[in-house]
Amino acid sequence: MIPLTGPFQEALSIINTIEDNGYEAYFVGGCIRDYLLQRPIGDIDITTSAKPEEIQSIFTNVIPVGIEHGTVIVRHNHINYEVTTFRLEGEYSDHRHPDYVEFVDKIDMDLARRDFTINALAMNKHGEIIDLFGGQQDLTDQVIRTVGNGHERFKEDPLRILRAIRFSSQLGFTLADDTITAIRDERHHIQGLAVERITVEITKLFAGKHVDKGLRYLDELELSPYIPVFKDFSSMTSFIQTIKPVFSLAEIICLIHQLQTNIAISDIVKQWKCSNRTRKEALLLNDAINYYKENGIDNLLVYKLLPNYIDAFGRIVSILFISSIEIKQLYQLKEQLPIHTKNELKINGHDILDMFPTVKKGPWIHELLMTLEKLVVIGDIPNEKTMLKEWIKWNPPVQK
Ligand SMILES: Nc1ccn([C@@H]2O[C@H](COP(=O)(O)OP(=O)(O)OP(=O)(O)O)[C@@H](O)[C@H]2O)c(=O)n1
Repeated sequence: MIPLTGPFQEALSIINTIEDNGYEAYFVGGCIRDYLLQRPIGDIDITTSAKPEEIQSIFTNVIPVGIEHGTVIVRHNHINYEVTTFRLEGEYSDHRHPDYVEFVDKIDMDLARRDFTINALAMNKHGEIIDLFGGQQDLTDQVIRTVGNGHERFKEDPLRILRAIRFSSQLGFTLADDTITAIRDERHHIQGLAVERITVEITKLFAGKHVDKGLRYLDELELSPYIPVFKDFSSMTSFIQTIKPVFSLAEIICLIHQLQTNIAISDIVKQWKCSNRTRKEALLLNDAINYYKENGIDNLLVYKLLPNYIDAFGRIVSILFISSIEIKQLYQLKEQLPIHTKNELKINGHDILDMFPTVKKGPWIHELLMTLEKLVVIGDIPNEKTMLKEWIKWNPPVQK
């Protein structure tokens, strides 16, 4: 029994309310796993004997996100709780942990339908853990093992194959032998998955602390042929040897392109159905890497690198060029720049127009400002109005 604290304490009133209405309710899944591992807890999921409509009638603030899958979101104190009706369909009797004689409750059946023992954990309102499949032991042993028959679990949802790899990357855990066999046998089903679901797992895989371990499994279990982009990526082995943790999806996209230039960034983005934001980030990083290849580190490079891209840039450089650059030095250089944005330039379009009252407005003003911006950044002209005007006088715009 563990004392309910923090987010579980917050969520307790949801469990109480469901129980007061005559249903069973438990905390379940990843939140218990992370709690026992003393990792930060993500979303709190609740499993219950109540049907979605019944939850809708009990609570006022309910979002019907996936009624067909038995899931609704209950909003309480500005926090979302995913409340799912017990998964009861299908056979389950061969999944029992040897220590358990009988399935007594429906929660047992629900747990039997879950992916891995470390996720098939529930907790009641008293903080008592329900662990029918040795999940706590597997947490201690750092093992990822399917609940019962792996072939069945992976056929039910082949995404679980990628989830296994992703958990190994996040937690550094080892895959159980049976689970490995089942992955080898069922891996072709990955092809049928919606790309968006695959991309979510890939993103989490690369952000894992033990990404090298996850990728080694991906390689050893020969999963790449079933994953968009990876199936065309021949540098996977060298990629794995050099990869470091905390890679964002945009970094990975940039890195894959840099390692194998015949895979275009736009192609990766399309195949993985990435967001516009990820595409923009990947292109920006790629521009910075290309600039670095030509010019090394200079003021213009750090000026163009937005502060939140500096670390990412450093990680990519250290992989592509072996020699690692001092991230601290990049930050210092950035701080010492004469200007940090265009707006800090001590001259603007109006000032320029005033200098040339007879010249027609046009794109030349923007071009001139860009030239001045660059000259100030590299330190060729001080950022002072008189000096900037002086420069313009000597280099007047050419009238077309
Ligand atoms: N394909 C899946 C997805 C999820 N689950 C179960 O549903 C729970 C919640 O799933 P999800 O929120 O996707 O994952 P978490 O395990 O909570 O991990 P994280 O939030 O870190 O993604 C899992 O713990 C697992 O018990 C499952 O059995 N099969």
